[in-house]
Amino acid sequence: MKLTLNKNSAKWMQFPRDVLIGHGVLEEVGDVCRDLKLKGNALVVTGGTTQDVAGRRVCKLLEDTGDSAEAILTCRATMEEVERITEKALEMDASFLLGVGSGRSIDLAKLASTKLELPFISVPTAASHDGIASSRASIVDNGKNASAQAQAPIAVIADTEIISAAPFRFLAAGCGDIISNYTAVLDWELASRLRNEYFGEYAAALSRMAARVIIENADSIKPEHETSTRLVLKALVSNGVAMSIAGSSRPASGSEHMFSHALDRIAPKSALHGEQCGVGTIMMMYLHGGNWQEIRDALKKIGAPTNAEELGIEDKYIIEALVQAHSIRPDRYTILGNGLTPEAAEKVARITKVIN
Ligand SMILES: NC(=O)C1=CN([C@@H]2O[C@H](COP(=O)(O)OP(=O)(O)OC[C@H]3O[C@@H](n4cnc5c(N)ncnc54)[C@H](OP(=O)(O)O)[C@@H]3O)[C@@H](O)[C@H]2O)C=CC1
Ligand SMILES: O=C(CO)COP(=O)(O)O
Ligand SMILES: [Zn+2]
Repeated sequence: MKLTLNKNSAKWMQFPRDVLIGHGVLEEVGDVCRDLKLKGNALVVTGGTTQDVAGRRVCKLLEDTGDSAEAILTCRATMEEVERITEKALEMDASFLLGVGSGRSIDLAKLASTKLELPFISVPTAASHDGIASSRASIVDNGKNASAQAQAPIAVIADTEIISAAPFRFLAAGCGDIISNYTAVLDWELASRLRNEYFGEYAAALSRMAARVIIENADSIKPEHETSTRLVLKALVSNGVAMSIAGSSRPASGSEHMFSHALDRIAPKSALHGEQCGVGTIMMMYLHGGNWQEIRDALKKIGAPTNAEELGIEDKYIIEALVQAHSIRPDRYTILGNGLTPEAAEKVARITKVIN
């Protein structure tokens, strides 16, 4: 059966088969492969830092259980990198791939494995984004950010010991990515009313629930706290499920994500995806006429950025990203409509205290 068949259809829902979240679960990578009947040559797609955090260990564990494993280091989430990984997998006759590390490594392994029609295991080293279990990949293609349909990982191995030891900034960013579901769903509802776009009640309810759980637990999300990490990871996995049910990233990506994608293009040095989405959610909730203060308060409690200074991005890029955001994905209707004027963009950023 070809995994590339019909995946854009909302009728075709693909989910991970094994999901392991807990202390020390990395050690079970060999058992997971056995459970899923994966054997042979494994290509471990990892990063410069994350190879030390988990990439090398994964190679060793696979070799201990009789597989052969090679690592390839990633540097940018581009189509050229997908090609390079694909070529390496063909050259070594890989029978499955693992994405070990950040969102970039996971997305690259996801796309390359989809292209190769090989299974793929997601091994996040940070809980910074909801791509860990999703069937979507964000990639730069021809200089533009694109959200591509891909296969879902066949398994997710999220070791809370490793992920809790990562800089807290990553976990806080993951919370921003989940909280952004609120405005993503509002945008989706709007598109359904104004454009008669398909709206998936179930995926939307799941998405809202994940955001609510994070907001309600904002006080207890703390550094080096495995209980916090587990909660956030479950919400991130749930977001992946919501996107698979919807057949698109609609339940988890709306105007706030378009703002973040625009910042990635415009700002000389962007912040983490989830951090930017969190700040975007504050402003888009204001545009929706909703309780933007609740979003801001929750992000503050968690310790995620709520303004330009905390993102490390100059005010002028925030305004420019707001103005350009609607054009990032013209087929996705949101509260941004045909776009904000520079004056309106500055006003929303000032009122919500994103800029001073
Ligand atoms: N597919 C989807 O549905 C989604 C995809 N995304 C995409 O994912 C990416 C964002 O992912 P994100 O992880 O936030 O950022 P990056 O992929 O940019 O990774 C940020 C950095 O974190 C480092 N890192 C990861 N884990 C650790 C750790 N335990 N200790 C120390 N450093 C660590 C990485 O090191 P190293 O250099 O080793 O990689 C990397 O340099 C974007 O490309 C975004 O578009 C985001 C949301 C959803
Ligand atoms: O980041 C995502 C969901 O949180 C994926 O969304 P995009 O479709 O905007 O890449
Ligand atoms: Zn996101």
